[in-house]
Amino acid sequence: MPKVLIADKMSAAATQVFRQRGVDVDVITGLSKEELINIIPDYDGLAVRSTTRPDAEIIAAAKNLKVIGRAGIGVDNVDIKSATDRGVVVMNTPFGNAITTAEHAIAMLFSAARQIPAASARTQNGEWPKSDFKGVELFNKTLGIIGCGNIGALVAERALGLKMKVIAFDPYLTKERAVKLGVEKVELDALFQRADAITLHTPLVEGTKGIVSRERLGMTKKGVIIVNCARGGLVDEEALKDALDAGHVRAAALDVFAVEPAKAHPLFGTPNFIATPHLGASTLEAQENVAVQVAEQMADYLLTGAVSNALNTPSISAEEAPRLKPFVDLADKMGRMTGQLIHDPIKAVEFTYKGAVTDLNTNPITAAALAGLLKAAMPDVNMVSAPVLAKERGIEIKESYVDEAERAESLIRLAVETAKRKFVVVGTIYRGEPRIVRLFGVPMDAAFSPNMIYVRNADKPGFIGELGGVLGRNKVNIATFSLGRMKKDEEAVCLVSVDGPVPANLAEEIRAIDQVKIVDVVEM
Ligand SMILES: NC(=O)C1=CN([C@@H]2O[C@H](COP(=O)(O)OP(=O)(O)OC[C@H]3O[C@@H](n4cnc5c(N)ncnc54)[C@H](O)[C@@H]3O)[C@@H](O)[C@H]2O)C=CC1
Ligand SMILES: O=C(O)C(=O)COP(=O)(O)O
Repeated sequence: MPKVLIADKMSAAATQVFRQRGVDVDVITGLSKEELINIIPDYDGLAVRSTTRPDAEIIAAAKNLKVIGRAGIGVDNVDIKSATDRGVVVMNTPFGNAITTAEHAIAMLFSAARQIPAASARTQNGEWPKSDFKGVELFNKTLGIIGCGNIGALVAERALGLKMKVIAFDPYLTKERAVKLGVEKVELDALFQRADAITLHTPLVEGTKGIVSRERLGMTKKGVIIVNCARGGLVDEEALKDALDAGHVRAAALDVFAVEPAKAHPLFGTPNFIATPHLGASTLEAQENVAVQVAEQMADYLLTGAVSNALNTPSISAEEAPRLKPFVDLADKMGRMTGQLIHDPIKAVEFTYKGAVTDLNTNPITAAALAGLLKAAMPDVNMVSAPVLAKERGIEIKESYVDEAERAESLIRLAVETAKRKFVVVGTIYRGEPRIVRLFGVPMDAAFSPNMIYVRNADKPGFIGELGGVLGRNKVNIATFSLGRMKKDEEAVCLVSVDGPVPANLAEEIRAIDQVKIVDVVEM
């Protein structure tokens, strides 16, 4: 039974879903990094929010880890590169807390416009400070949205409902989508110049780091309101403090900080400054949504191989997963066999899919074959890491599709090119079993078995007898024997499955047979 660790506070619904689905689950929150490193080898899955930060060291220690699930949107706390390199799927729940976060941004906007937290605190302090608080209306004001994705669009909808004018900067926002949302797409500087209030809804990436900079704050209208419910590093906090102190920025409301938890901060205590402790996603509804969703996605992956909302591997639906499985197994075996036959760096890999398999999503099949292929050199590679590792090694990957099958329902042709030669294997599924139907152009019908010997020999009489003699003397029993040749009197290809591991010296003895050119031992 797969085992998952929930390492951050999460709705109990996650635990329930895991257990109902047959996944063992431990909930241990508040672990130090060292404590997590000590226990993580026991787990197949790790479920987190934003507190736990699975970095390269934690992921390296996680020998059995297959999936990290983020019950929420932002995955900046997860080292996705390390996870990918180690074949760990990283998934998030991209919609479950979006409405809640948009509502928090609107709440922060009103709080800033009317100074509700300070007014509340002083009223409860017995001051009745009625004349100290004069707010501004949001009606007819211009809201500048930086990042108009899921949450930005939800904020836009709500702001339009408040009869605000909405302008948005987002390099990936199309004109059509802007029209549909009812927002005006503008350039970044124009947004800073025109907005009465600015709200941020981008991830923290190179292009957005410090996007609310000192220089851009200088472009804003006097009296602007700044709201950040996205990520801390988007705002230059020092410049914001100066602009608040100078009275240029009317009010600022931050839910997120460059360093969290922010327990002491130069902005704390600044007049017209509002802070919440990263509460954007913290509602009953959102937490239930993301907990259920992350547990379902992780359980699906661990139990069936279905992948949804992964950031580092293609999606596989629950319906597709069982249909893909035999082809993924076939591709893995074809890749692993070929990987043991080539002894030079791979330059290019070409996949041709024929027949019924072309109706399926072939990305996972390609990824499985690549993983198999790279396994001889990189034992830890898997379907998640293989495409990235292949790309990093400059391996060119091509895929093509032919609608009709040649001689079986579905065929997969894998052609691997090295500096010296091209290796071609064609496989199929026959009665649910993976089979090799062609090897280096030679037709055959061979099953994959745990121990195989591959021989390339001159097509001359006497070879089979000699080979049988060598195997017999070494007490190696032949299970199946497949032999074929390209042309009479030229080269032949022979694939022998044997019972049990091949003795160390056997390849040498076979190589000594007159007709033999190449011998490789293949283990599956
Ligand atoms: N405070 C909280 O508790 C929560 C914070 N968040 C954060 O909110 C942010 C947005 O989330 P979603 O809307 O779901 O993400 P999303 O991916 O749907 O939208 C992000 C948008 O930012 C845009 N973008 C990327 N680079 C940009 C740039 N250089 N300038 C302007 N726009 C750029 C993208 O095109 C995209 O449309 C994320 O960082 C997420 O972590 C999400 C949920 C809760
Ligand atoms: O979903 C997100 O991106 C969030 O920032 C929410 O963070 P949290 O799960 O509340 O720690």
